[in-house]
Amino acid sequence: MTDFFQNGSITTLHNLSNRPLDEMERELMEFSRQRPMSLLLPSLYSELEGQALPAILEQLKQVPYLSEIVIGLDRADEAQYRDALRQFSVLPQHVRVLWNDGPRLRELDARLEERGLAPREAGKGRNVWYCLGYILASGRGEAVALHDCDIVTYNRLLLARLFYPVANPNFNYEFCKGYYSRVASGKINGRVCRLLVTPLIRTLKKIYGNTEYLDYMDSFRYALAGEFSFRRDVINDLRIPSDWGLEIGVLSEMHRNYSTNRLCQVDIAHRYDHKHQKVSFDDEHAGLSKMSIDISKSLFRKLATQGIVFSTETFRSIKATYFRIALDFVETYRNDAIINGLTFDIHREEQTVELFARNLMKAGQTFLENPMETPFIPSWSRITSAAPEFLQELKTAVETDYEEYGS
Ligand SMILES: O=C(O)[C@H](O)COP(=O)(O)O
Repeated sequence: MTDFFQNGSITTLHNLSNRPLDEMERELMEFSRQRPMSLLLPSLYSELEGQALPAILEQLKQVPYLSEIVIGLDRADEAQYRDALRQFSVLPQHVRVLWNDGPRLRELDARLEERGLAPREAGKGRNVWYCLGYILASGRGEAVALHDCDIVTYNRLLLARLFYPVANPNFNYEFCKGYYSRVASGKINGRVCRLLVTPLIRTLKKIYGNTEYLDYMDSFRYALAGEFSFRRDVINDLRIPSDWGLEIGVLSEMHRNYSTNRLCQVDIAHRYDHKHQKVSFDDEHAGLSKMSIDISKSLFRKLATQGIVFSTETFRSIKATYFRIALDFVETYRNDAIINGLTFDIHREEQTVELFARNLMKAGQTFLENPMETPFIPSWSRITSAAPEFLQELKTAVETDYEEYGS
């Protein structure tokens, strides 16, 4: 349980009472009559071989209020797709698996490519984008939620709390972001959120003032959470970045498309743990290092659309200001760890901050060299306007794959 403080410009829905799961699920059952619910799971085949996803499926089996579960499956050959269908068939809900590497979906992708409309990078953004298209085409869900498949602390309460704000017909929210405590195994995790996102937003506020956008971004208690929910109509005008800017990019899109009283965040878990990637000190194209570059670029691009002019000098002062602020945060986190009896590796934290500071310059340089380059995949309303038949074809391709390989 937490305090009830409201920070920033969006509503925060806290966990003030540890409400029992069965009570929440009963309510969600009621809501589902008016607002049927779709769950979207972006997944890699390799996640089915790990521990987290099979345990998530055990939990999902028991969820009574879902109209459909749409899984986007990446990096799977035919045998693996068949195996995935077999493993997901334990779910009693209406389940469809998008075989993104299969010939049917590849062919559809090639058709978009010819018209310059296809996602340019493979990855989670592309996977989520195709699943959203399928959810639009299927029309089964009115409220949609999405979560990662590497959560090792998953339970049904997390899902119920994630859906609730957009499923309750008495609430007026279009979009809801999940947040949680990323403390596990005796330490504070969430390295990119803690050491890059928050200090960078505070840096930009210090340099450019408390703009409405920066204030909004600073309101999110876990801006990088891969868990969010929204009403189906949000999908039409959403432009999804295909790189690691996905989570930040979606928040920026919500700011562009809706007023803040239609947006909220919800406490979904006391404890959250997932698969930890390496920082990747030697390779900027991998791990948290790549993530930090993509996220910084996405924030710079967004500020540029608001009239902020960048130069090498401004990026130098952003880097210097960030470095100071981030080191102050390291001390704050250290003290928070100590009072809570958690372990804390100051050297590792400061090394990570040094890397992120260098990466800010790299992100800035890339932005200056190519300011028009955006990783955004076109919105579904643009696709529908350019190719009115596409959504139906996507749905047919997914159904045909299911019939051909599912038996
Ligand atoms: O949310 C984050 O900051 C990144 O996903 C890294 O998270 P981790 O430090 O918990 O692995």
